[in-house]
Amino acid sequence: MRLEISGVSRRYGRTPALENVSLSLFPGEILAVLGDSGCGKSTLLRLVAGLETPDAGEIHIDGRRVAGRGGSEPPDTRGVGLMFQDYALFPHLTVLANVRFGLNHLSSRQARAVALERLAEVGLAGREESYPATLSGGEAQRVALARALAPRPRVLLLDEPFSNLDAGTRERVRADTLAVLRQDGISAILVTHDAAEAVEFADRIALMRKGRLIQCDTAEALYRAPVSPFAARALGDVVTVAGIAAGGRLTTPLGTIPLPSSAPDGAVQVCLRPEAIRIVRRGEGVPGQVLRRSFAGASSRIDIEVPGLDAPLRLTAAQDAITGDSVELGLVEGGILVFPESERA
Ligand SMILES: Nc1ncnc2c1ncn2[C@@H]1O[C@H](COP(=O)(O)OP(=O)(O)OP(=O)(O)O)[C@@H](O)[C@H]1O
Repeated sequence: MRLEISGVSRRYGRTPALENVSLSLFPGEILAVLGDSGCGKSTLLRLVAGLETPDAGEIHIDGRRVAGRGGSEPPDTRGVGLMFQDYALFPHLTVLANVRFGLNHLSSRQARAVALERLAEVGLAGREESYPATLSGGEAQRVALARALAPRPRVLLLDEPFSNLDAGTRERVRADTLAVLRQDGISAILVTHDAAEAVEFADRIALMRKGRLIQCDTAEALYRAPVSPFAARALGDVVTVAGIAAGGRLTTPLGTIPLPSSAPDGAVQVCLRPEAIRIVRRGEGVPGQVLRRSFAGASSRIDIEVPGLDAPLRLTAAQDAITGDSVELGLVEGGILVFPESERA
């Protein structure tokens, strides 16, 4: 299954929920759509599912136009499965009947066989006669997954399906869901506002902000080469400082280094990943003072005040600096991201 979203926009009254979004989903690929509340993630899924129509742009599934100029194909013929946060199981139906729900095109025997197979796949063999009210949150979400997968959708759309589960259950259900998708080669789009979940679940991440697609790439590429300070912050910690680029050198409150990427001379924003900042030997860096040190397992978390910075630097370091210590800091190659001063998103 290949999904192409081309230049899609959608407004609600005067609110632009999506603006000119283009994305591809390749066969068997899992894509996470990551962004804050209200950035248009669910709207994008609803457009792909056919629950809404775009104001502009087109959506193709396997080369067939399902939305855009010339009308829309209805949701039930798109081959798209849906799974939401509130698993929406029918309370008056058994687990088996819930999973059989979308299998009306099959004979009764076939539908039962497929539903049982899907329930076994999600680890719920033996629970087919239970009612939803007797299931735990994790079990209910597994039933919802079995139901969404039963008709063998070509693409599964997942709208924050794990967010109502407690931490341990969430990880298990997420891992099992991923295993089923991989095993069956089903393409999927996961909507989430949790960067760690996006990294763990998806092959690529589409980062959105205020209805716009900011960047779509692998987690590693987003971490190493974000297109903006916003994208840099979305995946991993950064400390942002002001800098000056001149003659191939970059001057920051934490020292002067060779300019790590091409940038025109002048004022720049510098986003520093934690690994770019080191405590160095005396006389080799800029001075700072340790404000606090807290336990972080094998290493320590150290907050350091540095003259010229708006906020303390937070480093995770193996060094045993103690509160009140004077230290010196320097920059090391890798994890130094330079953006024009005007860049905001
Ligand atoms: N049916 C609707 N009527 C009016 N405005 C809507 C409607 N659906 C969404 N919106 C608005 O469109 C924007 C995008 O909403 P959407 O639900 O797609 O965001 P989201 O990223 O999924 O948010 P969340 O993470 O909170 O679910 C928001 O400003 C929202 O208020």
